[in-house]
Amino acid sequence: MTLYLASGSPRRAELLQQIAVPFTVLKAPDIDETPRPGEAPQAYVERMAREKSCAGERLRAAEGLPFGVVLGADTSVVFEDTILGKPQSRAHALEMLAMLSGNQHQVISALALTTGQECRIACSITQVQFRELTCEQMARYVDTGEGNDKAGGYGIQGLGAALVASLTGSYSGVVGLPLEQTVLLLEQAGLDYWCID
Ligand SMILES: Cc1cn([C@H]2C[C@H](O)[C@@H](COP(=O)(O)OP(=O)(O)OP(=O)(O)O)O2)c(=O)[nH]c1=O
Repeated sequence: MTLYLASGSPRRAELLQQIAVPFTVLKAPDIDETPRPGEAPQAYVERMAREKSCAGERLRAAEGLPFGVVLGADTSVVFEDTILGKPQSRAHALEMLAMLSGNQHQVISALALTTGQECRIACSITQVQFRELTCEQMARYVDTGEGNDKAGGYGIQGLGAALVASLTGSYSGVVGLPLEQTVLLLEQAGLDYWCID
């Protein structure tokens, strides 16, 4: 059965490649990513993953591609119950780093796998402790542009690693696709390619 990745994120494609699962990338799903009033962060991230997966399934059908399973994912940085998405401007990026500096936050990543009528969801929550950063360090990091397309305005897989003091949870989850849960969901769907030699 074909696995489709409904994502425009190059990180998600690289992480799937890491576990040697063959897949086809669908165009990035175009969905409204506005949180609902009062929506809890985990519920929001899971809803986003489900909507991306469902949008991917509709796209697959519309393009006449063979039936398969469609994987969608979403990642948000959460600080004190506030969802931090991607920075909208330089000032916003600096504001987010100032919130994260010296503090602990959560990175929530959800996965949704749509098979026909069924949609399975999995979620990973990682605690990330940031170092205490000076204003100059934050400005220098923001000016690299690395965090522009990333939740919370940083990328742990790049120079952003220098901002992090410690992490408890899933490194791949922080990067955008928790491989621990991905493997389980794929196995449940009968896609356990990784163990075939
Ligand atoms: C915290 C963090 C996030 N990110 C990325 C993962 C996600 O790609 C992005 C969060 O935005 P998302 O909306 O989850 O994903 P996306 O818009 O990049 O891709 P798509 O919706 O098409 O699947 O932030 C990192 O790459 N490194 C990090 O350390």
